[in-house]
Amino acid sequence: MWETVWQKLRTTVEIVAAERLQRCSQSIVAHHASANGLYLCTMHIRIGTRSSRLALWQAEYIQELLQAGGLTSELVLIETKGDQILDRSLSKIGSKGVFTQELEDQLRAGQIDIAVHSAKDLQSSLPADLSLIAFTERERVNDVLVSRDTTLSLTSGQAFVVGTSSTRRVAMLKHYCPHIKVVDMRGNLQTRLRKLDEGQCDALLLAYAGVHRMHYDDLIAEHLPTDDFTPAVGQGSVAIEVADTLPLDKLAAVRRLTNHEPTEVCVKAERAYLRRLEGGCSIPVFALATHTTEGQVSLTGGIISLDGNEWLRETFVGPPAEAEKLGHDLAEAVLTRGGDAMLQGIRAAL
Ligand SMILES: NCc1[nH]cc(CCC(=O)O)c1CC(=O)O
Repeated sequence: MWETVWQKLRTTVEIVAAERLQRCSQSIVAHHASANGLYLCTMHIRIGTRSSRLALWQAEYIQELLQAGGLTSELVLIETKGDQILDRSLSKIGSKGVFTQELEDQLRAGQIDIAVHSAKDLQSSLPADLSLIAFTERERVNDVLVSRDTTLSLTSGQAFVVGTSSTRRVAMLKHYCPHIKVVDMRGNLQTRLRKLDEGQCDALLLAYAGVHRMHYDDLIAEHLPTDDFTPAVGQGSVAIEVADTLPLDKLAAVRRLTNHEPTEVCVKAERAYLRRLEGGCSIPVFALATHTTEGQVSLTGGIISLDGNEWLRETFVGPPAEAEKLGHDLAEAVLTRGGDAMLQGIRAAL
């Protein structure tokens, strides 16, 4: 529904925003001319974010993109349930909005203009009064093995202990690396690294994007191929969420300065897949869309059982304009080829 409304509004909004910008620059010039002191005519954006270091990196990245376009902004730090509860695995807390609910409450209350999230952490369907208006250019999407011993390799056949809390990564490790022992490891990146140093595991399995953004590249022992370790939906992109009460000129300006259209197309295809499966971030489903050299979008995704034994993976290719249909078609194929039964088994076990 939002999509059609957005399409209709888009042109109007951009014209309004352009006119407003023009008026601003004229008035700045006028004030300079009359030497009446500086007349400030910038749009100010209140950015809601969690306060983990990775979340702050993301929010500051958005801040830089806005600043480059002449907008001022401030960060509003918000704690979520996912930040507070660290002693239970995410699949037990329930994935629904565990890292997002408090931010969404403040969007609705008008306390913040935008909420910044890892696209990966977002539920597949949002409430009707909220929407995602931008996805930033994607970082490399693959997972990496992180350790103080960078000679470690998952393919060496050597047995060691890997910490991860993601059901997708656990299942994939069981499938591809049965010689590896997997232990549950929650907490933000810094907490996990501390646990690694305390000896709770020999290595961690993490998204390259987060590791790189936190400057831990030196600890990368191995880059995992996306053909095997297909990433989670949205991995590597930062998403901006707003409430439908946000003034349209702000919406248009933020989107224009932060959205990366090729990434948006890919993440929308992936999210359409996830939505049809009604999967949250605790279900071991995966999908990755890329642009082909022929200008098409290729979407590969599937589902893996918690023990890693059963596994479905399909690829659909189509035009960028039909990205969401691709996601939907992929989901239908996966569901009818046995995914439905697998999902039921997974939901019952979690
Ligand atoms: N679930 C936590 C989370 N959310 C986003 C990232 C990494 C950065 C990204 O993919 O945008 C991570 C950590 C991880 O999976 O290693």
